Amino acid sequence: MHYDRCFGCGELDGGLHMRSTMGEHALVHSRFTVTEAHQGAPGLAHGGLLACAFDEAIGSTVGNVLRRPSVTGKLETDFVRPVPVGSTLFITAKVDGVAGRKLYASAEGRLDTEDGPVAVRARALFVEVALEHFTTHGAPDALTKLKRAEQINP
Ligand SMILES: CCCCCCCCCCCC(=O)SCCNC(=O)CCNC(=O)[C@H](O)C(C)(C)COP(=O)(O)OP(=O)(O)OC[C@H]1O[C@@H](n2cnc3c(N)ncnc32)[C@H](O)[C@@H]1OP(=O)(O)O
Repeated sequence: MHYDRCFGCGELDGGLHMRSTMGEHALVHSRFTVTEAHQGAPGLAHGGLLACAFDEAIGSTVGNVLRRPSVTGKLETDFVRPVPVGSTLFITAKVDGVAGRKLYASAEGRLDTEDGPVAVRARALFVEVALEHFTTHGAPDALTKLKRAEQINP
């Protein structure tokens, strides 16, 4: 968790409550369990919420692997298999490259087990920002609220 009121990883009622774990080879593993609150079609996950889960998983990866403050500039998703309510996506993400302030990363989500069928793939461009990005555009006390801000190299 990087912020306890983050929709992706925080403790908010109705949030995604995701957690990420650093694995071998700088791969970051996250899980997202689809509940009734995440539906689009009856019994199926809403694609926008799946995109949100991947934004969180990839953002956590970029943050924890590179330790640079950054925000999502672009997020692309491929929805390749329906994701039913009650299923868990096992998401594995990695940093693909760095070009100046541009931080590229990608992820894939497998259904119900680590080696289940791939249901969603995503690629993202994160853009490195100064820490002032968060205080200027967000809350003035944003840096004290970010639990892990001290771990980010400005
Ligand atoms: C331990 C911690 C855990 C931390 C765990 C954290 C998990 C959090 C997960 C959720 C993350 C989010 O939702 S973040 C919230 C959603 N995102 C945002 O609010 C971002 C809003 N957008 C912005 O603030 C801005 O547009 C920026 C910062 C992205 C870029 O503005 P800028 O600083 O003026 O820089 P700019 O020159 O425009 O762009 C820099 C370079 O990136 C390229 N670029 C920028 N946007 C794009 C784009 N959409 N598509 C292609 N390329 C782009 C530009 O062409 C340029 O390339 P070149 O000319 O250099 O080649």
